[in-house]
Amino acid sequence: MVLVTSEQMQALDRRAMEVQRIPGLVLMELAGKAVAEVVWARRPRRVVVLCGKGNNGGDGWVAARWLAHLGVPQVRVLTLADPADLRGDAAQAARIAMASGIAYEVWQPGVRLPDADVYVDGLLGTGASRPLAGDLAALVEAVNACSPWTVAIDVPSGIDASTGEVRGTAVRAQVTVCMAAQKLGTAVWPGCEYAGEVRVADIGISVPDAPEYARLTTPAWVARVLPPRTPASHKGTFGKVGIAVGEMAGAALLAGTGAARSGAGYVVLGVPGERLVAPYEFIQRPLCADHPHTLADVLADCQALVLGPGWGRRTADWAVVVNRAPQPAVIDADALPLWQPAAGAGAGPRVLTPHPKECARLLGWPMADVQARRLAAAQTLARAAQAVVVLKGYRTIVAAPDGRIRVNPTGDASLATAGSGDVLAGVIGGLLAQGLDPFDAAAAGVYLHGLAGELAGRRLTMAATMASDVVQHLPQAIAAVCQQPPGE
Ligand SMILES: NC(=O)C1=CN([C@@H]2O[C@H](COP(=O)(O)OP(=O)(O)OC[C@H]3O[C@@H](n4cnc5c(N)ncnc54)[C@H](O)[C@@H]3O)[C@@H](O)[C@H]2O)[C@@H](O)CC1
Ligand SMILES: [K+]
Repeated sequence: MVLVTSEQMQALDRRAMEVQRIPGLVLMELAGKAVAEVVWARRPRRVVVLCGKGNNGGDGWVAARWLAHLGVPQVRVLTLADPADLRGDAAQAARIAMASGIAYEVWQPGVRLPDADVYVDGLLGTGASRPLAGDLAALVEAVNACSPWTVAIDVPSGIDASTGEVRGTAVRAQVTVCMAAQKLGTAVWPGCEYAGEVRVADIGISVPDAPEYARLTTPAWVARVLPPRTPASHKGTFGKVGIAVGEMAGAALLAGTGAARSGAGYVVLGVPGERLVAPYEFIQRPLCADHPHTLADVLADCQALVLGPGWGRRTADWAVVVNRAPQPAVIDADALPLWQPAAGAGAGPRVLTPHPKECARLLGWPMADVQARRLAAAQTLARAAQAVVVLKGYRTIVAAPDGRIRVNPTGDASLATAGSGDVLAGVIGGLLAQGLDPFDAAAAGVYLHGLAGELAGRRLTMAATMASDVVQHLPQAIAAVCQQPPGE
């Protein structure tokens, strides 16, 4: 599903008005009506609509009029600007609302907010240009403190519609009604937490399926990119995943089961010490003094590699595989600091899977900045590392160096357990071995892993779920996705 930035939405708005000749007031009417319908579904008795100075406020004026028309007994507009000072479509919308008998007052700082069952936030939309400060910030905090249920128009005021960053402070909504397309900032954390449930209102603006837009990964898209299993398929069709076993062999085994459960034909382990107690299906190849083979040798016939899980200090001589191996590879955990794109001439594509702390270390940013600006962090690292980056955490972001972005909607606190990252690395490795494009493998892997975590948590409780339970629920996750008709 397409996610748009403010600039992209503004371009779509302009095209609708200038090329299609749809008057702005018509779009505003449809936008305000859509918001009113969402609010009306709760049958509130008292609604306060907060209207800013721009078109987001114009949508608010229309919503207020529709709410009164639908039957809400008490609708009040609290406006930041005297209606006489409004311009363009917003001025027109306010005039129509006032002529229809909508009561309004101009908001005065410090004055107590009226009681209501629902607040509608039409303060700022895609035109917000600076952080909230002063009286406006105080108003937003007062709304958050007093509103029992808040509906945001297009984007919660204070959330950057393009990035999801909180600019100063922001409205905490239960529902956000996005016009024409979901705003990217309502999909990524922390913006998604302020937006609550997101509904997209069709206001007659067509949104093309263009490659420059970010996407929210859907099960239909995952179903489309997973490789088909035809009757003539054999284990060679689905590739070998090579995994280097480090000091903590459990991490490699979790990655291996993740790879096998995501459809890889074989799992090959490069094992430096004693033979492991591993699933019967895994192939173990020794890496010790008696066997003069390097890690690169023993994994040479694999179609994809998983490097890093559980390596510990056993890394120095493996940096060459991280930087030179010609196969596509997932670079996780202890292998992350070894990746040097400049040293990687001849290296296959790389998928880096940092959690926020690892991302902060790689970027040299404070950890708080990575979490506050997750989209910028993932994009910056993808460009610097010339690799696909999976920035883990709530609403994992997948960023490619060419600018592609996917936001993942699955996953919950069931995944907050040791080893779940190893499983993810394995799942992505398994999809790479089956020939998926690295960006697609990363996004589909993150989706399936998150869904498996949710399914495990539902059965076993989030608290009791372990990483091996996530692996065991991968089949159910794949089955759920494959029931979808393939699509976007
Ligand atoms: N054709 C269109 O452009 C449509 C726009 N629509 C609505 O219009 C919105 C965009 O409208 P606008 O571009 O007028 O912008 P906004 O209504 O988001 O805000 C612009 C106004 O807010 C002020 N402002 C910006 N940041 C501020 C801050 N931090 N503190 C205080 N004031 C600040 C600006 O000076 C300007 O007066 C969309 O989000 C959507 O809700 C919809 O009606 C559909 C059609
Ligand atoms: K808003």
